Amino acid sequence: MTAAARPSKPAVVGEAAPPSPKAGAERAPPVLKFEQVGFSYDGRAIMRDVSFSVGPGEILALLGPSGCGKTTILNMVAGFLRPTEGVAVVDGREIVGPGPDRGVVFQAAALFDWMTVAENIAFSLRCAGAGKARRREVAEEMAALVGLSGFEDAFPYQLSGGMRQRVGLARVLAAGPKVMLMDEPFSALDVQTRETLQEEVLRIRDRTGCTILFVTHSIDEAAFLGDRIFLLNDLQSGAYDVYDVALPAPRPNPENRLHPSFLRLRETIYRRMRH
Ligand SMILES: Nc1ncnc2c1ncn2[C@@H]1O[C@H](COP(=O)(O)OP(=O)(O)OP(=O)(O)O)[C@@H](O)[C@H]1O
Repeated sequence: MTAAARPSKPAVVGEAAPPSPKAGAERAPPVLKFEQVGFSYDGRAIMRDVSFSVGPGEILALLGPSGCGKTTILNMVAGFLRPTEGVAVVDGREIVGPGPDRGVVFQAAALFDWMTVAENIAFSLRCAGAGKARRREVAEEMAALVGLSGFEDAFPYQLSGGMRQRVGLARVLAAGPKVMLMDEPFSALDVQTRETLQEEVLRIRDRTGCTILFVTHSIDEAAFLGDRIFLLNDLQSGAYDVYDVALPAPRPNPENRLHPSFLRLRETIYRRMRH
C-alpha cells in the first residue's frame, strides 16, 4: 500500500505515486477525465478545480463525508448534470448527456417487480429491439457473471436484498457499458453481503475490463475495492487527496482485508478524515 496524499490541494492522479497494480492502465489513454471542473447549484458553488483521470479497467473510489459532492461528480460523468466550469470527458469526447457507454448502479436496484430476473437483466436489449433468444442468452451470461445462475426465472420479490443488487448490476452490465458508475450500491446491505459483493465487483472488473467509479462513505470499502481513492476533503475550496491502493493480486481476495497495506491505508485515511 502506498498513500500518495497531497494535503488540501488539487492532485493530479498518478503523479509521483508508486506503481500500483493498474499502473499500466494509467499509462493508457484515460477513459474518463475531469479537467478543472467546477459545479454550482443555482449559483451556489459546491466544487471547483477538480481534475482527475481514470484509466481503462481501473476502479476509482470516491470517498468523502455526506454532502461533499460525490454524487454530483457521478452525475456529471453520467451526463445528468453539466459542469459549470471546466470539462468532463469520456473516451476523448466531452460529456454532453447520458450515453450507452456509461451505466449507473444506484443504491436501490429499482427492479421491475412484474418481470423475471432474466427480463430485468435484458431490459436494455429489449429496448434496443433484440430478439427473445438473444435476450435470454445475454441474461444467462450476465446472471452467471454476477453469481445468479439458476435464478433467471425468479421474480424480484423472491430475492434477498443482495440478490436484487446483483440483478441491478447485471442489468447495467448487459448494456455493455465502458464505464460503470456505482453510487453507494451496497450501503443498505448487511456487512457480510456487502463484502461478498465488493469481491464480486473486483471479479467483474477483471472479467469485463470495465472502468468503475465507485462512490462510498466507507473507508474499508474504498480501500478494498479501489485501485485509487479520491478523498474529497473540501471541494468548495478545491481540496482533495489521491491515494494509491497497492494490494496483492488476485484482488478479489477476502484476505486482503487483513493485509498490512490495507490496514495502514485505512489508518492513514481515517486520520486524514478526522483531521
Ligand atoms: N439538486 C440540488 N440542488 C441544490 N443543491 C444540491 C442539489 N443536490 C445536491 N446539492 C448540494 O450539493 C452538495 C453536494 O451534494 P452531493 O449529493 O453531491 O454530495 P454527496 O457527497 O454525494 O452526499 P451524500 O454522501 O450524502 O450522498 C451538498 O451541499 C448538497 O446539499
